[in-house]
Amino acid sequence: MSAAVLINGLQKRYGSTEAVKDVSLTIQPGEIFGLLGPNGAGKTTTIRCLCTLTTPDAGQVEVNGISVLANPKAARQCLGYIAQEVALDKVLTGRELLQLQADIYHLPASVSRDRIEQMVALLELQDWIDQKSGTYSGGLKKRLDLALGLLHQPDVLVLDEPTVGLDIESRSIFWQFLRRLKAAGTTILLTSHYLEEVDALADRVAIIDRGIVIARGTPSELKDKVGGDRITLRLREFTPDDEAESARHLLEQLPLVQDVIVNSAQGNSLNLVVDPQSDALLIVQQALKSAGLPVFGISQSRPSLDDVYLAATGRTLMDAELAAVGARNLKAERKQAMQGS
Ligand SMILES: Nc1ncnc2c1ncn2[C@@H]1O[C@H](COP(=O)(O)OP(=O)(O)OP(=O)(O)O)[C@@H](O)[C@H]1O
Repeated sequence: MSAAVLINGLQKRYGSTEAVKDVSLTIQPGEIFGLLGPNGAGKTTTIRCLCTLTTPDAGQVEVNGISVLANPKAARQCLGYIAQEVALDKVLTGRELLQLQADIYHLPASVSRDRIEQMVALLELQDWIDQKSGTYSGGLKKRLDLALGLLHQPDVLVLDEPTVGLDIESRSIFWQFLRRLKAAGTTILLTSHYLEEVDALADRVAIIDRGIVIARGTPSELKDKVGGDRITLRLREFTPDDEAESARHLLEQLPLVQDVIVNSAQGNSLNLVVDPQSDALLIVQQALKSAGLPVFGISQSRPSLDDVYLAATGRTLMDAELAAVGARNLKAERKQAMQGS
């Protein structure tokens, strides 16, 4: 059986920017696959190439064994794409927009009527569907957008940052909906820079940084590879520099401690990497007590996907996001994207 999505050696540049340098991914039918990375990593460009919205400079891109370059029309029949920014015609009602989408995909009238009703019920749009979409809230727009992307029953659903701007409740409804689609056999590729979203939903993950895949596997495999548990320690709410430094010196001597970092951006909290043993917290607390140092708060956790990213790049995802924000000309990008470059 063909992979649901195959991307091999993908490259795409915009002028002097190498948006995608080398991305290869294989997604099996029925998987939820998470593409994780900071702003500007190349996630959107990768999925725009997959969804026939941008032509790659090099590489092989297939959906259900169909080359999106050689046979874009057939590939599009297998794909549903939900873009990052919802751009709906404000004057048309939700139902009119769904009908328009049905016409674009040449669904016969009898099929489209039933499908539209099905989508409206599934996404609980009954109260709104005959109102102009310009009156919809952000969450409703996103639901309608999902209905539009699913109307032709694609095998592969591609979502770019699906929950940006949604409140926690809408986000959890959205997660449940994606899990139901997966259970019904749909393959899902989603990009996100929310670690917990990818961790909760994805069967497998690829982390992308500056246009290159730097890690891939199940969330659990990736975390196991990083190794060690994390202990976050606050001596006081705001710990003075000298006290944080003496705690660091003390804790570094303990055999179970692999690394200690003082986080000055977080009131001099201490981040420890320790051997994953059940009494680690107790040993650290006892050492601090014997040295007469206070403990304001302490907790132990397994590594997160952020730790995976940190281990691979030496930066946290948050730092990478901040660095990327200042370096982009979003207005120019949007203009170029509209021109379909
Ligand atoms: N249409 C465009 N014109 C010029 N540069 C672009 C364009 N689209 C993307 N880029 C650049 O390519 C790089 C990758 O952008 P891309 O949007 O693929 O990243 P991303 O990981 O999806 O980030 P985000 O989540 O912010 O969309 C960035 O440096 C971006 O500035």
